[in-house]
Amino acid sequence: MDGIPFIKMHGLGNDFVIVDSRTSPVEINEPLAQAIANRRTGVGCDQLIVLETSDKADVFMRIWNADGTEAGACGNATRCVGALLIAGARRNQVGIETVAGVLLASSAPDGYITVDMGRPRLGWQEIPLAREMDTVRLDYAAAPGIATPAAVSMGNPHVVFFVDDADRVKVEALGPAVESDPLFPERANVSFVSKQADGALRVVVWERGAGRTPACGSAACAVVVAATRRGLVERKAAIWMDGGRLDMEWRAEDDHVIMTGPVAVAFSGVIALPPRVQAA
Ligand SMILES: N[C@@H](CCC[C@H](N)C(=O)O)C(=O)O
Repeated sequence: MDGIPFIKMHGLGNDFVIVDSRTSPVEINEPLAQAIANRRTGVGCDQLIVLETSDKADVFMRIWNADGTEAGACGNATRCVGALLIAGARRNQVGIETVAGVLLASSAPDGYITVDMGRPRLGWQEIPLAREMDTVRLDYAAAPGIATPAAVSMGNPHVVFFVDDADRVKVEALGPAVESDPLFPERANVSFVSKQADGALRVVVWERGAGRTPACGSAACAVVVAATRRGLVERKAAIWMDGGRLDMEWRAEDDHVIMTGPVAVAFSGVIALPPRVQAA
């Protein structure tokens, strides 16, 4: 068949074009990833997900951001791919290998999917920095008072700011500024977090390589860890992003971060490739 068959899925509106390279081999490169992710001239997505064979798990999942860069982790896509594999394998649990390691996805009540996202890596030393430092001060004229974020890696780098009201942060200005701060040579995903009266956490996310997204699973992981360490929650949190709710736990027994939430299939199709970005 000419073109690339795909399925479009999302977790809370964080959307993915999923291509199964095991059955339809495809070589993705930066311009092709950008072309597929383009919301006007392509299918449109926050991340392009390519499934490959794995000798450690049911599948290997490669993650391409909308800007054509590769990422080490994607929590929502892991839940989507988990749902696909569980449906196909008629099992309750599957293993998904990523560049950051093997993650287990299992079915939860109401069609939700739970993923064990593994152990976070904490502190600024875990996020590649342009220079050595113990604590980080980021001073942005547009946002005085949010100078001391937390750093968490979930296999990808996250910077977490705690603020009075996440909905009042000028995310479109501040997000790209922090993402591309010279302090982070590999750039960073950026979350703004405030605690609500009911104890839940409101989180607004600016994703590295994708911009503002309605939800980000690995950011939710980083947030529950950072909020626990700052004494805002006790290892569990309902996290409300623009697209809805994720239930998070930073499990005491093994320090793994557990994420549960909904997934959905939007549509499927075949990408007809324009000559300029023909796959090899
Ligand atoms: N949407 C994802 C995160 C995707 C990768 C991220 N933008 C990065 O570059 O690290 C999620 O649900 O975790």
